[in-house]
Amino acid sequence: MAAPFILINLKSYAEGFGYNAQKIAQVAEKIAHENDVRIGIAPGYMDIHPFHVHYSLPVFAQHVDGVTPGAHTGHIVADALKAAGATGTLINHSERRLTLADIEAAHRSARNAGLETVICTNNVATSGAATFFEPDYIAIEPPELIGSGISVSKADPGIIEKSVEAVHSVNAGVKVLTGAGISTGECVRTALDLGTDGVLLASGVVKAADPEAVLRDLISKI
Ligand SMILES: O=C[C@H](O)COP(=O)(O)O
Repeated sequence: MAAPFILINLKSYAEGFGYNAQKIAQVAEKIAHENDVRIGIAPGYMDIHPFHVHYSLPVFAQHVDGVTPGAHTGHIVADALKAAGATGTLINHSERRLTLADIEAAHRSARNAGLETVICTNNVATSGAATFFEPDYIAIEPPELIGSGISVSKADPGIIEKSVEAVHSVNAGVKVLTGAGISTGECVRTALDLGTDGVLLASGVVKAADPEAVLRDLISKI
């Protein structure tokens, strides 16, 4: 099995900007190099290029629009993300929801630009449906648990198991991430035991007083 993937979304938290964001990227890079784990980071758009230049981590955008380069204003274009150094993108995060048609277009743009794709979903049905687009990952995140500090691994393991089933019944090659309230090594262990390939998390790391300690704990039971 490939190394588990820990994807840290910095969202728009104040703690995820500037110097703090760099500290998180630095410790993430160090921990990924020392261990058999893949750690990626999804900073604000303005940090994509600097992170690409300074760190050897996979750098994800938090969103991409389903447009091709041309006369669009204020859009996030997949080719521009790629040119800035992004290696992948989230699509349809709960805090940046899209219609089904928009998900398809965003996914197609990201793929055409050569970006790795993580489509976020809110329940079992959408997990199965989004798998038809053949993303690299589906990230299942019950919205009510996002940012709650209550781990989906503990609060709703059923949704993880059923999502893995739904995704793999459509395409066994699509990997699954567990998201919402993940903050400890135990949450990660449970997510892996339930058949997923890693976790998508934010507040547990970004808002922590000591992000390095949290990251070390997160990977401690892999
Ligand atoms: O993108 C990350 C997810 O929305 C999870 O956020 P959280 O770890 O703060 O619950």
